[in-house]
Amino acid sequence: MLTAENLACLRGERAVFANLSFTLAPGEALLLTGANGAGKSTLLRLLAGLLRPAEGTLRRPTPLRYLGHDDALKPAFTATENLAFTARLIGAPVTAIPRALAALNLTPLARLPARVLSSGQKRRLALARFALDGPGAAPLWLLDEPTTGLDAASVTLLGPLLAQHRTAGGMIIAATHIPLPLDAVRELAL
Ligand SMILES: Nc1ncnc2c1ncn2[C@@H]1O[C@H](COP(=O)(O)OP(=O)(O)OP(=O)(O)O)[C@@H](O)[C@H]1O
Repeated sequence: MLTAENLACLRGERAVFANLSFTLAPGEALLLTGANGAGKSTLLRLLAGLLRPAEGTLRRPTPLRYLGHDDALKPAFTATENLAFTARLIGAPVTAIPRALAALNLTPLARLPARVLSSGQKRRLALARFALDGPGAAPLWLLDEPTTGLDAASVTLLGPLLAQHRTAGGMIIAATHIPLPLDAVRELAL
């Protein structure tokens, strides 16, 4: 269970949001929506533990996985090596790498250095990290505009990955400007 009570966050001394409360139960998904600058990325960073709330309390499950705007890939590493790096960090087996590549339709690109991938391919590689440990292994996924740069077919590919995570009891909080392939999703308008 994730519980946020009366959260407030300041950035540069300005209140981005205040009195923000919500809960999320296992298997649930929450979309953060709102205009540019509304505070979606700020809330995700706060939930990820990268920012501290100025007020309020937050209880969230761990471990969690966070994808920001930046793909955070190592440009000289191949797609496989990038996933191997993450697998070591999170304790996933190397045998999960081919499955993660396949989940985002990256198998033909496995040996290319990340620097030569297109922006949509880089985003898919960043998302492939979420397929490294089994669905639900990290209970909370925080996704900041996960579909940026993705073509329609790639957005569709995300559907099963997100659904399997929720079926296994995982939770998803995603900031987005476009509809995501998620069923029965709640919305938090900022
Ligand atoms: N480091 C910072 N210092 C000062 N203000 C900041 C800082 N980072 C963000 N802000 C401000 O906080 C507000 C919320 O920004 P945030 O990135 O969370 O918005 P967002 O809803 O994710 O927007 P977008 O849809 O454009 O991605 C904005 O007004 C932004 O200018």
